[in-house]
Amino acid sequence: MSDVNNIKTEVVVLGSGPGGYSAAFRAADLGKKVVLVERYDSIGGVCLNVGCIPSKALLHVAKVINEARHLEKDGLISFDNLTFNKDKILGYKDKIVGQLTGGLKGLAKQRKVEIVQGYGKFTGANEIAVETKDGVKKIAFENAIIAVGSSSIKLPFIPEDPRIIDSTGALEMKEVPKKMLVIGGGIIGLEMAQVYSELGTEITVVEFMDQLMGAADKDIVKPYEKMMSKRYDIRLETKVTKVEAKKDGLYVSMEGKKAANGERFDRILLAVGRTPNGKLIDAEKAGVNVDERGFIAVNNQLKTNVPHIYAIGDVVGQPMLAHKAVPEGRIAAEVICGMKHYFEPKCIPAVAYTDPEVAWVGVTEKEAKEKGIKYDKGVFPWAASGRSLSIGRNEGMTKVLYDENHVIIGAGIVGPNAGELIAEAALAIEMGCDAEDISLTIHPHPTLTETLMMATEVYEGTATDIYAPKKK
Ligand SMILES: NC(=O)c1ccc[n+]([C@@H]2O[C@H](COP(=O)([O-])OP(=O)(O)OC[C@H]3O[C@@H](n4cnc5c(N)ncnc54)[C@H](O)[C@@H]3O)[C@@H](O)[C@H]2O)c1
Repeated sequence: MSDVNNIKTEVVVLGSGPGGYSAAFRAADLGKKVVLVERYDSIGGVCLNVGCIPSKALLHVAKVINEARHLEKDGLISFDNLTFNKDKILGYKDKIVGQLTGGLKGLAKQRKVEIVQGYGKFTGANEIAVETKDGVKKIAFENAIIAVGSSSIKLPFIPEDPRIIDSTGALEMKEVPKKMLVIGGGIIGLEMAQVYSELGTEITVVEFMDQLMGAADKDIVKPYEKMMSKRYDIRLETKVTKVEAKKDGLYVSMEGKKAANGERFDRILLAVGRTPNGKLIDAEKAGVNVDERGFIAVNNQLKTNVPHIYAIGDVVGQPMLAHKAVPEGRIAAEVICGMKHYFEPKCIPAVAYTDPEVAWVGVTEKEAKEKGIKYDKGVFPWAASGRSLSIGRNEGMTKVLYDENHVIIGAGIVGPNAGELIAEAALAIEMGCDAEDISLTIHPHPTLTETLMMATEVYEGTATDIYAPKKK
């Protein structure tokens, strides 16, 4: 390919996911000339195009169907036959993605951030070469921010077959299969299981750990697991060992507690985690260290071992979450622009947007036990929340952990909107709030936000909405 249109820039950002575009926009707002390199047609990365946003659009539809079914089951409403239009649902999802990615293009234009579309790799410590459709474009840069994200992990024994999909394939929803096996009981597998299940797919989840959503405390996951086990065949402490793709289906063998031999499925969703893309960009040509797994180590200013090259997001380590990548991206841009900023959050919340949602932040009980952190807790069951009952749900629970000085160090919530509610706990941890800061804050009634206040009251022994006398 011929060399065309080589460019010089102060900052190049490789990858346009939430971390990448935030870094690019922040650097541009601070006066830098910025080039944003993205391999796909549309900017926004996995999150906007094939991840967080499209999955939430589908989950919204799934939730409405679920709620309608609940009300129908209780005889409050009735309809002859609840039907759905798959193409319209996909259209709804694609419209939202289009609005957001189109909006981003506009924001880039307003800031004069140049977007170069193509696959970028380092050719030296101050140059990236991008394979564009018009040839190789060389970008000479003063500073680079690597924001290349991660990819779905593949299992070596699983054959290439269009019926075996990852999260991207699941969102394309080419069809609604009759029987789907989800390998991996993490957030991706369980969110997509929710969507397919509402549309009528029979779901089996195989997870080799002894609980779903392994990072969360078991008691927080339990209410979700209990509800879902009525709908899914959940097989914990079990792993898939063999998949055979035959004309009439995918035949799966497993090992462990609930193993099967040669069980037939129509589709398999592989959701066993994500692996960083650090090895795919010739970072070594720039002198940047990439570890065996593809992670790039950075300091608390997001600098790699090469001082003018930064890395952010999934490629620098766990948790692989957009809301971690965004502040990292902004800080990298600010440091490049001479600001003394550091990425040192006290906590990063995690949310599974299933129904019920499961969310946690800060120290979990299992982590506290492992690390010998002394703690106590307050737990409020949503069966005592008027708001929860009024939306027809009682399975939820809010738990708050406190250290010896009554300072909040962690929280876990399960129930509708847990993902929204967890933000209050994140703020409390970040601000160093103690129990009284929460329990004396007047929360609006009736709301689910009260459950955080009430869990704190349970801890203090001041609760009046349930009987929870103070421990002597
Ligand atoms: N809502 C969100 O914030 C959101 C949504 C999607 C993805 N993500 C992030 O994306 C990343 C990837 O998510 P994920 O759900 O794919 O990964 P994950 O690591 O969270 O879960 C994968 C699960 O698969 C299990 N597993 C691995 N190999 C297995 C095997 N052979 N048989 C059975 N089980 C097996 C693991 O024990 C684990 O529980 C995570 O960091 C996640 O936090 C977040």
